[in-house]
Amino acid sequence: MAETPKESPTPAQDHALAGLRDQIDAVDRELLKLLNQRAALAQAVGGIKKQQGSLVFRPEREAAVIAGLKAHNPGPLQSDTIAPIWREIMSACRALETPTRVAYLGPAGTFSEQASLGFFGSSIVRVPCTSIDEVFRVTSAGAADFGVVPVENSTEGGVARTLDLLLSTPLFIVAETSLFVRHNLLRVRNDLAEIEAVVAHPQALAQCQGWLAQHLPHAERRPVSSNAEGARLAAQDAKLAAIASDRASSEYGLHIVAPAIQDDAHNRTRFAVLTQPELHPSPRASGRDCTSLVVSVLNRPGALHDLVVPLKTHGVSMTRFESRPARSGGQWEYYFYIDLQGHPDEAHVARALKELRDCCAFFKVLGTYPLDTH
Ligand SMILES: O=C(O)C(=O)C[C@]1(C(=O)O)C=C[C@@H](O)C=C1
Repeated sequence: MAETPKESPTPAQDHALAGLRDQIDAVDRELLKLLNQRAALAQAVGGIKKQQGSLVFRPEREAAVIAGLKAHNPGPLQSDTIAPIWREIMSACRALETPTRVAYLGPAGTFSEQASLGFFGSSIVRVPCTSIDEVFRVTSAGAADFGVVPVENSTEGGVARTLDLLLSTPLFIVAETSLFVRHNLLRVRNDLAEIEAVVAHPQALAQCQGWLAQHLPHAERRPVSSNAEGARLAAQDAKLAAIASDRASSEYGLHIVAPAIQDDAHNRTRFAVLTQPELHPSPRASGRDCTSLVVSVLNRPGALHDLVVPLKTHGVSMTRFESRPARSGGQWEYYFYIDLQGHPDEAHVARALKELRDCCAFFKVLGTYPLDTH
């Protein structure tokens, strides 16, 4: 219900309001002029890049622009709002230089779509795919310039399919972005009665298992290719409930029967931005970078210990360490996915990487890229 005003506005207040709005209009016109000036400069940069045959998208430059503005933000705008505003501005500027085609796990309304738009801004060509495999295929084939795939979730850990494909395809990571993931129970009806099955991506089912066990213990859990696909199915069948985003509820016209049902209130998913190495060289050092590797070691005593020695020797922090079975015929061998802080252009990181490579049976750099600026 709308709040009734306590007192009717006085003529003096109305006058003040009109004056302030006039000033906002004037500032907006000035902003528009400045934004167009910025866009013309980006176009000029684009012209030079074309002559040089170099790339338009520079994640390390975009990260530096946002970090610089956050550091100099005089307020009252909150620093958290700087990144989304400037990502949109840079998205519009980038689109003047060249269209950016971005592949992600669709259909409309997925968290992957939200992550893609949050990172690249909305001035992109969207390439929704039906599976993580398809995102890799489309990006490898050059039908998209970039692919955005989920890598890990703060509740459920690594996304196995992404990790396996990172190992076996030549695509590499040029950026990362993360998203707060709020899952809702969505349905045509606005209650919990007579739900036969909950349809969602296996990761979402796992991230909400505590809530589901408590509130829908007898409903079947039915995995589907994406949460948005689950929402699409639930829109056609009242016996189904989906687990999906706020965006999916409006996209498919479903009620939010229960909001925020994820077991961890701070549930986040980290996404990798992938591209073809021949087309896009590794981003240069930004000062706040991550280097992702996958390695394997021979099955001998102390092999795992040897892996961390070069990092300790050269003062390089390891921010992630995760194993996946190597599928080597039941031999209990593993690939280790490692994230390091720093960029190979930094001498201490280069030395650590060289020594690390020397003690591995298999060693692959998955990418080196600026840390998330959100
Ligand atoms: O500085 C550049 O290289 C630009 O093309 C400009 C710009 C920007 O709008 O600031 C746009 C695209 C790049 O990804 C980085 C920055």
